[in-house]
Amino acid sequence: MTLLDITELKTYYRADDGWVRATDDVSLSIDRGETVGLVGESGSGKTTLAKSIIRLLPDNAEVVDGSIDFDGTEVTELSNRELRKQIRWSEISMIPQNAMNGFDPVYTVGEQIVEVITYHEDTSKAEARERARTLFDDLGVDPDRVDDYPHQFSGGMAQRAMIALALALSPSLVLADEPTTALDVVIQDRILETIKELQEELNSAMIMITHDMSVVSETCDRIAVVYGGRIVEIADAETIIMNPRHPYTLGLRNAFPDISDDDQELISIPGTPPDLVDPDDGCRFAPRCPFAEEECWEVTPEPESYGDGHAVECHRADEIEHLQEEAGKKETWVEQDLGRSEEIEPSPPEEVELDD
Ligand SMILES: Nc1ncnc2c1ncn2[C@@H]1O[C@H](COP(=O)(O)OP(=O)(O)OP(=O)(O)O)[C@@H](O)[C@H]1O
Repeated sequence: MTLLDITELKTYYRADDGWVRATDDVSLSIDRGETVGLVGESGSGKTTLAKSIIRLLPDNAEVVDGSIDFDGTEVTELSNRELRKQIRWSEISMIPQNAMNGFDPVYTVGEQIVEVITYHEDTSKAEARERARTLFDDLGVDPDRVDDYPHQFSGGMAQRAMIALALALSPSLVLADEPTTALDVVIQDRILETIKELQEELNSAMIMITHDMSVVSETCDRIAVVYGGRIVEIADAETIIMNPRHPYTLGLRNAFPDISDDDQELISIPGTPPDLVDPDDGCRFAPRCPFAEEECWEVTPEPESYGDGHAVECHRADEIEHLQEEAGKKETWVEQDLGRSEEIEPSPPEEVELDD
């Protein structure tokens, strides 16, 4: 059953040189209890999408179009007060990239968790505190540490405390934004396992944001590959790992170690992510894509369905065998002048009408 249904969402940032189209026409729906990974390079718009859902965007951001339907409620139409009371933390919570910044330094971590619980539930402070202690225990943190201030926590412990806060009200959806990147590898695995266990216990859905293909492949039911503010490919995790169609997904897959293949040579995608300030028409991956043709520079690809919830935004996605074979070769990805041939005039940038 669908829990979250995002349709054609556009979230832009005001910048000195124009609008940064960080989330640009994104549609995504998530079922109850499901885990969906958002994978893509830094700056592709993953965090912006998550923050749009829970409305934790900075002041210069604006949801300019689209819909976020959460369990029958149109989130974009709620007032800030309604959103705080009805949705944030109680129904949708977020584990941010850097947990330390998520806590207020002047209160103990326990006080902050108690505050969130008692704001949403008719519970005594003593009961809320007990729940915080139990969650700490579940997450492998000494329950007495609820009386410590954030600066007394190590990075790993602060991350666990943030997970405790995010799960304290048994939300239906958890947004986990790179929940383990700041931590060392051994702790990363343990924390991911704990998040998954608790999530399954609560039957919460989760959006797991990461740039690490191996993290999503281990933890997610479905994977959405994000590039330049758009979901360029989405499918169940196995299809994305074993049978992707988008050249960017193929490139990402090459760049991550496969534990079952000792001889694998890692190949990175040359070039840099696109500038999202008023981008031109055409596929945003074209300047880095070894398979780009004229159409790719001219026409923005629409999502095409390849069955079983597999959708791909690529003009050449039909040529799966050719793409998969060529993408596995290092020479395909050697930095070369992938730029568009000079005879073609670039089309003028699309006018966007936005209120100031
Ligand atoms: N406050 C802001 N003002 C202007 N532009 C911003 C702001 N925050 C993010 N951006 C831009 O929006 C785009 C998407 O950023 P976002 O943080 O959502 O990407 P991301 O994929 O989550 O990357 P990361 O993994 O580094 O967080 C980038 O081009 C980024 O520079």
